Parts: sequence; C-alpha cells; structure tokens
Amino acid sequence: MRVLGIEGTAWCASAALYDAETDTVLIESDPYEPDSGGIHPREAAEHMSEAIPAVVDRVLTAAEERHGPDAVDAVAFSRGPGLGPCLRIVGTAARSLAGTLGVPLVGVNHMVAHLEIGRHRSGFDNPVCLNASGANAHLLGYHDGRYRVLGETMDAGVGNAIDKFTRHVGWSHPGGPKVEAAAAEFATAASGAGSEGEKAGSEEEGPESTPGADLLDLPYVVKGMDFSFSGISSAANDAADEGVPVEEICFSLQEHVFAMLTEVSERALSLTGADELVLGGGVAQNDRLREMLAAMCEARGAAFHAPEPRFLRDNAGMIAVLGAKMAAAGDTVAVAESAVDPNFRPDQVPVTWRTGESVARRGEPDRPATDSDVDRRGAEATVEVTGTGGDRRVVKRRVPKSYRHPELDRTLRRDRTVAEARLTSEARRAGVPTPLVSDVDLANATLTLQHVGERDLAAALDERSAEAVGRHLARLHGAGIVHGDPTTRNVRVALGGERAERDGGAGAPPETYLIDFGLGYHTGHVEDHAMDLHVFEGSVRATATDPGPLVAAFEAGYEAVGDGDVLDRLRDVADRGRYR
Ligand SMILES: C[C@@H](O)[C@H](NC(=O)OP(=O)(O)OC[C@H]1O[C@@H](n2cnc3c(N)ncnc32)[C@H](O)[C@@H]1O)C(=O)O
Ligand SMILES: Nc1ncnc2c1ncn2[C@@H]1O[C@H](COP(=O)(O)OP(=O)(O)OP(=O)(O)O)[C@@H](O)[C@H]1O
Ligand SMILES: [Fe+2]
Repeated sequence: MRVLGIEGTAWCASAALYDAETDTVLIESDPYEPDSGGIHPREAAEHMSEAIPAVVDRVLTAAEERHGPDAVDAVAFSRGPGLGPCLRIVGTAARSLAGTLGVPLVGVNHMVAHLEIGRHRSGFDNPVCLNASGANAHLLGYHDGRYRVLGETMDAGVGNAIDKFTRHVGWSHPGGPKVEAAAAEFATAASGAGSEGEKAGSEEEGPESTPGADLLDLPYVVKGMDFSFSGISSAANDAADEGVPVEEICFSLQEHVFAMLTEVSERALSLTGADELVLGGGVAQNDRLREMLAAMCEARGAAFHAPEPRFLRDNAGMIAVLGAKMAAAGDTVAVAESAVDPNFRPDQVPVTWRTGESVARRGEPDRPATDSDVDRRGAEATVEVTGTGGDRRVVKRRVPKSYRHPELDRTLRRDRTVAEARLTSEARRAGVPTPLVSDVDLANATLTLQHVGERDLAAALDERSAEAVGRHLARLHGAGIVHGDPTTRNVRVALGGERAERDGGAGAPPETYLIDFGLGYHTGHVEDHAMDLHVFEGSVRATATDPGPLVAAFEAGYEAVGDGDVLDRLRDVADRGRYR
C-alpha cells in the first residue's frame, strides 16, 4: 500500500508518500517563517493555501513517475489538533485529491501521528510516548483500545513556552534551536572555566553537556504526571529584564524544562510498568532533551527511541505512515464526515490498527510485601522493606538522578524529603491514615517509614477504596495541605479479609493510606486542591478499563467530607489541559 499524507496544522505545509512495502517515506515540506513575533494564524493559513498545492504536486509527480497512474492507494490528512484556518485548507485539499484519484480518505490525529511514527521507527511494541511539540506536551500510553493521556501540560506547550522567552528577548521564531545553541555555548564556556577552577574537585558529576555550569533558580512545577510552564516562562523573561546574560538563562531554562519532562516520563514508565519510551514533536530535536531521556531510561533498564529529526518536527511523513495503518484496518472516513477538529484529542481516537494485540499492560504487578527482602523502586526512590510482622519498616531513599543538573538534583531530593517527612506527619494529625515517620536522614535523602497496607491501590482498585481516597483528600485539603501526586500508586490498601484475619474481626472494609507526600505543600487555594483530584482521576483513567464508576465513587467520597467548590473547579482544570 502507498499513502499520500498531507500535513498543515500550523507552520509546516508538507506532503509525503509512504510506501508500506519498502517502508520508505518521501517528504516534501515548506515551512512558514514569520517575519516577526510568533505564528500569526491568518498568515499561516495564507502560507498553507499557497504551499500545500505545491508540495502535494511534487510528491504526486514523484509517485506517479515511479509507480504510474495508480501510485496512491489512499490520501491521509491531519484532521487536528491545530489552527482552524490551516486545518480547513488541508482538509479541502485532501478531500479533493482523494476524489480526483478515486481513493479513500483517512483522517489522522496529528498527536497520535507524533507517537505512532516513534513506535513504527523503533519497532517497540507498547511504549509510553512523550510528545514534546510546540503547541503541546503530553505523555500517552495505550490502554484498552485508546491512547490515554497519562500527563500533560496544564498551560503552554513546551515549544511555545521556550518561544515565549525568545520572543521576549527579540529572537526570531522558532526560538527552540537558538536556545539550544546558546545553552550549549554557556555549558562549554563554563566547562572550560570549571576544569581549572573550584569545580574540579566536585564529587557529583552531571552528564557531559552539563559540566559545572551554574544554574539559575527557576520554577520547577510537576504535579504527578502533569506539569506547568507558565511560571518558568515568566521567570526567564524577568531574569532577562534584570540583566542576567541570555545564554545563562537559556541553559537554566533547558535544564529545568527538560528535567520536568524527563521526571514525568519516568513516573509514567513506573506507573504503567512499561519499559519502552518513544519521543516525538519538534522539541524532540533538542540533543539535551534526548540525552536526559536516554540517561533516565538507561538507569531504569528501559529502551528509548527518538526518530530522526525529519520525523520529529511537523511533517507529512508521520501522517502518511499512520494513514497507511488506519487504511489497512479499514479506518477511512466519508467525505461528508471528514470535518477538521482544532481541538482533536489523542484519547478521542479509537485505535483501530492495534486491535489484534493483546491488550493493556496494567500497573506493575504488585509484589506481595510480605517480609524483609522486598525491594521496590518508584519513579524517584528505592524502597527497601525491613523487619517482620507489625514491625515492618520501609527505608525510602531518593536516589540521585544522573540526567539532571547536580544542583537541581540536590535541591529536589532534599526539599522533597523534608516535605514528605513533614506532611506525612501533619496529614496523619489531620485524621488521614499515613505511615508513621521514624527517621529522617537529610544528608542521604532517606526516610524510614512504617510499612502500611498490603498492596498499592493500582493493584486493588475498587469503588470502596476510591471513595475512601476521596474522603482522605478532602480531609487533607481541609487541613490546608495538597498531596501533589495522589496516583493509585501512592495509596496503599489493607484488604478487609487480611485485616480481619489479623485483627480477629470479620468483613472489615479495606483501609487506605496515603503515602509519598514529596510533592505536597501547604495551600488553601481551590485551584491547587482541584489539581490533586485531577491527578488522581488521571491515574484512574489511564489504567482502569472502566474508570467511570471509580471516578464517581472518588468524587462522592470527596463531596461527603470536602468543599463542593473544589469539584466545580476540577471541571475547569480538566478543560484547561485541552489544546487551545
Ligand atoms: C498541532 C501542531 O501544529 C503543533 N506543531 C508544532 O508545535 O510543531 P513542531 O514541529 O512539533 O514543534 C515546533 C516547536 O519545536 C521547537 N524546536 C525546534 N527545534 C528545537 C530544538 N532544537 N530545541 C528546542 N525546541 C525546538 C520550536 O521552537 C517550536 O516551538 C504540535 O504538534 O503541537
Ligand atoms: N510506607 C510504606 N508502606 C508500604 N509500602 C510502601 C511504603 N512506602 C512506599 N511503599 C511502596 O513503595 C512504592 C514506591 O514508594 P513511593 O511512591 O513513596 O516512591 P516514589 O519513588 O516517590 O514513587 P513515585 O514517585 O513513583 O510515586 C510504593 O508504590 C509502595 O508500593
Ligand atoms: Fe506537531
């Protein structure tokens, strides 16, 4: 099968021919380059209307020269997300071309295409995907016939967050490659200075491209697998206004933003139990981002793949490749139903081309934490269980992460250890079941905690437990604390039967404990409280086959104890994660 793909969601007018038999992709692209500022939707649409016919013509001519008049078996196009005026031009071109050639039309989700091209090129079976593009940033994982959004930006896309800074300092669009070059220059200069200077004796070493270069303190905002860039863009702009050298800001901006993306990717691998990661999107062309992700994956024994740059930035090759898979699965669209959708979410797409596969990895199988020799690993820490019976303890050590700048690494490990010790105890005083903290070793970022529960909620998710988590979070929020990462992996469950046996009672309900308060903090803001609920629901939706009743039970539990305004705000928060 040969598929002609057309892409034009924002800046890149592109056409491609994918030949499934030889697995070759021909791509012809014509980028829109704004004279000043960022992408202007009207100018971008004008560019599309001029450039799309030309790139399509080049590809079609090449295809027909090679394969004759029946060169194309289907026409695939980017249906969304993207800028409405651009998408409409692409849609019109694709419909008319399919009509002229007399072949079926395939409507492709651009975000799923960014993911599938990585899966296709790597040969990975069931990877988590980090999509790091201009207008978006999210983690996707396959579960039960859909790509679920495991985590995403709560405001700007990652490229846009970087471009916002470069616009502020007067650099032309796109800013990402310029930031990369400036950051590399800063790191090289610092490494020259550092090799002779005081950093020579430093014990902790970062990756090669982050030698002893100093780091500015910028906002680092991660909430479970979601994250936010609005604070860091503004802080970077302020630093420039204050006269901090722009190269230094570029370096620190990259170190923070990419560490955030790497951290949430690791959390997604840990939560889903996946051992493969693929990267997509325009920002994925950045060497430092790829280096961090590769280092993180290597440290956890996961495989990592980033396709070549021509498949990372917006391009029609990825549209044609996914279009071919969809067409082969009979997933074509009638012209009358082929309207574009500027807000097309990846989780709206029925994944028709993977139906033959054994479905869904669930969370990591929970190893029974019976006795002393069980070691576990979360995304951040290693956890060792010691002792027996009621005396079991958990020694949790936040291990250094070689992917991130040593200074950022030290700060995060220390701050989170302090927060976890403090908030675990405060939560329990507020009436939320949590482990007792018996020792805090800040120098080694290590806590000793009471062992609680029989298994993670991820392995024992039912409505009663979900409801209990709702009640616990409401009580926590009532005390002015947010958890920061309340996923199903950070709730421990003591099953009724097991407890009944131990306590001599019968049919006691499961008891649930909140653990892992390292991302928690004090706040009375409805918004922050709503974000906690969003994170919990996200982890349920990402892993449960039928999340509806679980989410309903969770919200009922919250409502019974907590503030109704928080549930109202939750709707806004959920909408905000959607593309604009
Ligand atoms: C919906 C669609 O139109 C949109 N497309 C898009 O954002 O273009 P994409 O090619 O995936 O990404 C462009 C972004 O990628 C950044 N970029 C390009 N090269 C970079 C580099 N070396 N380092 C950092 N950022 C880079 C640019 O600054 C720009 O913000 C999307 O995928 O979100
Ligand atoms: N007090 C405890 N009692 C019983 N099990 C625990 C306890 N603390 C941690 N665990 C187990 O260890 C796992 C990892 O712990 P934790 O979530 O605190 O680490 P983490 O690295 O911060 O994880 P992540 O960042 O992935 O949420 C938990 O999912 C749980 O199974
Ligand atoms: Fe894109």
